[in-house]
Amino acid sequence: MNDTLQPAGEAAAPVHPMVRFAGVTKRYGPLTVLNGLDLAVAAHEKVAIIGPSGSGKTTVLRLLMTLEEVDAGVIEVDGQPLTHMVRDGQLVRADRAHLRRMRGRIGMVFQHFNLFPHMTALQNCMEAPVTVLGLHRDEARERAGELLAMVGLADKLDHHPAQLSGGQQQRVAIARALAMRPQVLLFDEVTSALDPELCGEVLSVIRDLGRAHSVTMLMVTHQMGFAREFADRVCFFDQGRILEQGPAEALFAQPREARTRQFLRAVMEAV
Ligand SMILES: Nc1ncnc2c1ncn2[C@@H]1O[C@H](COP(=O)(O)OP(=O)(O)OP(=O)(O)O)[C@@H](O)[C@H]1O
Repeated sequence: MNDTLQPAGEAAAPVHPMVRFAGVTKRYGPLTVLNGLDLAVAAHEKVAIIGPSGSGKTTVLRLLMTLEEVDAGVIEVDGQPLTHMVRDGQLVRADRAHLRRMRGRIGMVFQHFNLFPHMTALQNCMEAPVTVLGLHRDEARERAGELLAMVGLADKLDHHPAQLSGGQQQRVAIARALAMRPQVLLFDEVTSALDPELCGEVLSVIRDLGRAHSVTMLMVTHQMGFAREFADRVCFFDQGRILEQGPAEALFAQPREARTRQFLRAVMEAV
């Protein structure tokens, strides 16, 4: 007898990706930015999205944050449609409560930090847990303090963004995203706005996070070295589709497509 079988009468746990894009098309006027994109990301997987400028990488993250709407196709998070819900057997546009719940599952760290300038590091990390999740202020303060300590800023809780370096501000932004306890964390070129010597501290925080947390991560990056080391899988985007994808080591060592090889060569030469 196969003892891995489910006991009789007990339903098997549903197996679905944490994030799924199915046939997603996104247009801005006449410009088709995503062209029937299919992408499935497993729970706890770390995926790096690379590719030329304008290939639709950031649009993938913005759609997940519901900052944009798809023109065709479906996006699901943890098996549920992101912007729609099933009512009376019909798929209808989600109401505000559903959207709020789904948004709470996803956190994003932006290229330009987007911290509130008038708030301290601690207040920046407490704001959404209190106002969106309804967490008690004491609990939010404790959570924020722990996360800021985790990103190495235990001594900067009362500093305002203007008193922090770019790298420190980006670490506050990472702690702030984590304070919402998201299932999925999105990183959009998080080191692009930093001086090169400050990139390392931010990447090191993300590296530690990847080891310590089970959160699913999608990262748009131009840092090929980091993508190679950090990601379980790398997706190469070209013209709104995934042209090639695979385990980081394999994709960088032996890209299959001529376009991928050309892109990687150009990026390496620019370093
Ligand atoms: N709100 C918008 N309105 C019109 N065009 C847009 C909008 N947002 C993005 N685009 C265009 O869509 C295309 C894809 O943008 P996106 O930011 O997803 O690309 P990307 O691959 O992330 O590029 P990059 O590496 O330069 O950031 C680009 O040509 C961009 O100019």
